[in-house]
Amino acid sequence: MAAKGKKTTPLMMQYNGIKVKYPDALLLFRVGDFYETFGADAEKAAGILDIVLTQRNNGGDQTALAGFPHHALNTYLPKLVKAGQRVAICDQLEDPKQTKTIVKRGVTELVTPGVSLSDELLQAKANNFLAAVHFGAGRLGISFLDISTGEFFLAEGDQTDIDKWLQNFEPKEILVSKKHRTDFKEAFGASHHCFFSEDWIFQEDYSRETLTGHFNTSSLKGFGVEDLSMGIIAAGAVIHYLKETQHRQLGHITSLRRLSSADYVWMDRFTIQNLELFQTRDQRGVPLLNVLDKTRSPMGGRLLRRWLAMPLKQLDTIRERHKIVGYFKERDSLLEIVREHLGRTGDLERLIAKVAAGKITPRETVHLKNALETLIPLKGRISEVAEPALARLGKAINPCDALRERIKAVLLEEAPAGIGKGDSIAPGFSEELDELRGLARSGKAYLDQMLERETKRTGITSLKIASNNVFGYYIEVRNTHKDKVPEEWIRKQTLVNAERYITEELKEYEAKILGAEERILELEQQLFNQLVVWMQEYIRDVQENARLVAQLDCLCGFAQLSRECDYSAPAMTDATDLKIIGGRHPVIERQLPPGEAYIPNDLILNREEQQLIVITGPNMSGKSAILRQTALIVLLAQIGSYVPAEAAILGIVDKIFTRVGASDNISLGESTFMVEMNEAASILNNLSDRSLILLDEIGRGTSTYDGISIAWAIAEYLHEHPARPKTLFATHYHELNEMASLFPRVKNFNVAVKEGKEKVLFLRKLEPGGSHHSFGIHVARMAGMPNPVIQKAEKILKQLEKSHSGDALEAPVTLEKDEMQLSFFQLDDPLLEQIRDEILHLDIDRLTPVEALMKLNEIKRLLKAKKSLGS
Ligand SMILES: Nc1ncnc2c1ncn2[C@@H]1O[C@H](COP(=O)(O)OP(=O)(O)OP(=O)(O)O)[C@@H](O)[C@H]1O
Repeated sequence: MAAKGKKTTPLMMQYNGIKVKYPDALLLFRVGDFYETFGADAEKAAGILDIVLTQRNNGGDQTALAGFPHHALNTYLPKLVKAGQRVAICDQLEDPKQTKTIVKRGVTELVTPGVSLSDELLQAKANNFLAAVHFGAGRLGISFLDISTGEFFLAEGDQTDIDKWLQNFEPKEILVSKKHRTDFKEAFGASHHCFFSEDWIFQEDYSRETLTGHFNTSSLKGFGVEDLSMGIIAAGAVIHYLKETQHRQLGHITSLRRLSSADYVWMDRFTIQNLELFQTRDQRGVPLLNVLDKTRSPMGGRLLRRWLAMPLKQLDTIRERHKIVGYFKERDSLLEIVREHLGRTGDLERLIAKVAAGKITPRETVHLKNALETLIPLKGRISEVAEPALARLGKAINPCDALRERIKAVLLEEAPAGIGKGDSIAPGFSEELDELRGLARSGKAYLDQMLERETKRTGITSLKIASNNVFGYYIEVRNTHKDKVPEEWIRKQTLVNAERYITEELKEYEAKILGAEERILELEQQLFNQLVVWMQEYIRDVQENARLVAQLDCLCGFAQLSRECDYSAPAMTDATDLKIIGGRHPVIERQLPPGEAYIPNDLILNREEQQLIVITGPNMSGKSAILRQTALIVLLAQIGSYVPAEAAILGIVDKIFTRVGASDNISLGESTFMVEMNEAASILNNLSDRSLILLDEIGRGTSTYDGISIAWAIAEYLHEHPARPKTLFATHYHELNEMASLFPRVKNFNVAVKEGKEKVLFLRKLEPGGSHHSFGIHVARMAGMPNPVIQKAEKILKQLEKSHSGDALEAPVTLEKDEMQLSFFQLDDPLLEQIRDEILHLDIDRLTPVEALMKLNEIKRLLKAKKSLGS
């Protein structure tokens, strides 16, 4: 940093020595009451934090400098981390008063987007996961850890599995080995926040050693993950990273859970996005989670997110959840009381994590105690109920009596947010502390006594005792009484009207008070630290309570939701049928303008008679709503919630696929249609007999005939597939209605509309039968398209419909020349001959509709080629 020949100051030498160890972090360097940044870090910090950038004269060299007061760390640190910075906090490791040379400094914490315990950086109702992805031979491993809660998971799988887990857990930071930097980007895109670690960290032996070392076990068998080598490598990398970032107090990471795709409903990233579970495409939209979330505690909020991302497949567990929801739903006063208690449990999980890390404050410790206290009435309310699953949950709650009592004995109820910011330790806990406090606080009375005595002794009536920073306690005598001052008083200051003196007695008194205060601080810190260490014994118990509270909170939330929004209990079965009576869309029904009611619809899907429903209807009629509400009802049921329907009998679904025909989701430079086909292909390769497939206008991304052909072929494939997956197919192509007459399990439905002369009235009712045309022109009119355009469109449509009404192949589209300038070839054109030949050779009776469409497409291509040659 310093120019040649110029001397770097000792402070900057120390800084440089530390900075080289953290080259990719922004270093906050504590100097006195400030955190300073230098050089490029200072430029970055000034930009992000909007603080002044100055120059420091570093031994004749100019170095950029930007800093902020140390007490503002909680304000500035989150801003830096949110801006994607890794921030190394370098503190003074000794008291500057105690050293004559330069004070010792070192990095005490490296805060990164995925590793944070700070409340300012965390969202109460969302986890803050750090992930690691390991690329093994043919298989990938992944691990997630939230240091703020202690939750730790691992999984293995192929690229699609890992992509799905990334989607579900939304990690804030992902560790990848340097050599797989490109692989990661190719597989999962560039939108994730990654940190590329040294390759050697991603090794099985090293990871196993790191993990067994952390858990203090001889193997990982107890966690049921022993055989997942790729996952173990990822998990080991995560723990390594925590240590590297100076997070060594990890006592709250007490277990490692295996995630298995087979346990949960499979939903890939397109499905999670299309169903708008957590986010909507449109900023103004409302995701399902927001409608669903009636939880009262942060733990409940976080668990709900996870439940929604990972719906269950085990019938028993789902039914158990429904029973608890039902129990609360029928007892509104119980529900209200329990939810009130839940609201007072605070964030048990994150508080206990802070105990492990030694970062809890006295005030938070009292909060922890109070949170545990609310568990007593909560447990009391539900332990004895007649619903066994709920009673079991209640009995498992453990209000940790000894822990609470200890905190109560050690800390004052009004303990402050930090030692030294007021009294923390309760009176009566430490005799020594009580004595010291007595001494420090009896000061006023002592001084009053002294004043009275000295006034009497000297006869000076206007004596005053006070103190200042320069020479501590003094006695002040007005000039009129100057001659009465005793000899032994030492004069310290002369003012206009008075003199100030100190005495031996005052000096002694002062030393005693100051000593007492210092010792009080020391003792408070020591006693509090002892308490925190002692509390670490209870980490597992409190974590278990947090887990139970979270579950109870989610289930009470479901009960509350079902009361507020009139949901009903679904009957869950082992069969594969779905029967929904009066189903509604949980989000749209909450967004309708006042006075407008959501129109419920019935829907039956089964593998025997009604496996694939083709839903036609005009734009905006409600096709997509029906598709999505079907998936959402299934999903809600399988996370344990009641459902927005009059009644529902639901066979367990194992995979939900939704695909929306290309709109504007072009990514990775592929054509929209290509994206659409890729997405569709992954369904066709992964479906099962319990899958639910929703296809919304598949084929829309290409020309009409291509589109129809592809849509038809996909639908036919799904129908013919031995798994017979239940499928809803919304389409504008009313041509697909023809499938119902050819395939026994394909049924046509349409969303009813009433056609007026110029307008369409949306009835939003799903009714059997196809529709004959798609009312795009009506929608164009509704959208305010100019009249001439509408009229022209109607005219063209009529022509097209006329030409398609007979045998489409014998009556190619012909429009009058003045209508559309399509007539670009002569009647004796060889191309026309070729087409005529093709058609005459067709055996119409044996031609399948798909073949016909393909043929048509081929002809179209010929015509197109001709057109481009001619133009
Ligand atoms: N059952 C219903 N009751 C009340 N309003 C509804 C219902 N279904 C849909 N809507 C309203 O109609 C709007 C359009 O519905 P949806 O997007 O499902 O239509 P669509 O037929 O899929 O349209 P497009 O073909 O243009 O994609 C919804 O945003 C909603 O406001």
